[in-house]
Amino acid sequence: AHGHDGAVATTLMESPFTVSYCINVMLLGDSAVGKTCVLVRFKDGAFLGGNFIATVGIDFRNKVVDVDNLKVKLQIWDTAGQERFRSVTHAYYRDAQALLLLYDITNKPSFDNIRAWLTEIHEYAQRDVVIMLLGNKSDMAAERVVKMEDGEKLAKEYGVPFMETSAKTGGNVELAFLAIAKELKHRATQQPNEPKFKIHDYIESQKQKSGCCSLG
Ligand SMILES: Nc1nc2c(ncn2[C@@H]2O[C@H](COP(=O)(O)OP(=O)(O)OP(=O)(O)O)[C@@H](O)[C@H]2O)c(=O)[nH]1
Repeated sequence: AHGHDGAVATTLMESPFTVSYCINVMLLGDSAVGKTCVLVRFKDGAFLGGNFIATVGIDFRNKVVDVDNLKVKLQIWDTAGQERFRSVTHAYYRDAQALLLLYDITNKPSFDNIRAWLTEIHEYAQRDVVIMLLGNKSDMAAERVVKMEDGEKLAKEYGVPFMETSAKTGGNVELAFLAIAKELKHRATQQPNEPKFKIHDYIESQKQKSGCCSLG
């Protein structure tokens, strides 16, 4: 139950106690920035160290989270960053309600390519898609080549939320997915008199400035 003519989130089930929503989230960014690792950290609470195995085409994992006492199912699509898989992944963009766009803070080209990723997103994704920029591998302070301020500046230019994450320590990983879930759940259930959910404010109030600690 997804896609649904571009609806923000699809109601799966209603009972007096629970309403559940299904949200499609896609992970994008250059190869080796850590998309699979961020997803595995969120899903299983573990870090995939060791040899790098590039994703082939596209893969997905589900996770159910609680948002204001409602169950929200995130269906998360992990795409291959390698150029040769681009035509495969483009086909999935329009089914995504949210996109997590990653770069690696120790890899300058992966940051420089973010503008090209955003151009692709504007070409293939839904107009109202929620985009979040993530600077991953924040635990690798000694190898850092992209300043946190540069990530913040770029995100501001495009009007998208930003945070640095670490799949290794878990820093901000859960927050990134939870903020997306909250935003889309609010969009789906918004009452006329209800104040709008402010994703930027929420993230600023919750985020950890370094990848030093896990949210648990
Ligand atoms: N130190 C550190 N290493 C990381 C982090 N995230 C990923 N890595 C490492 O970076 C490499 C690439 O991670 P992946 O998650 O496979 O990268 P990807 O973006 O999914 O790559 P593609 O599938 O080719 O698009 C692996 O060797 C990981 O162990 C992180 O937050 N910190």
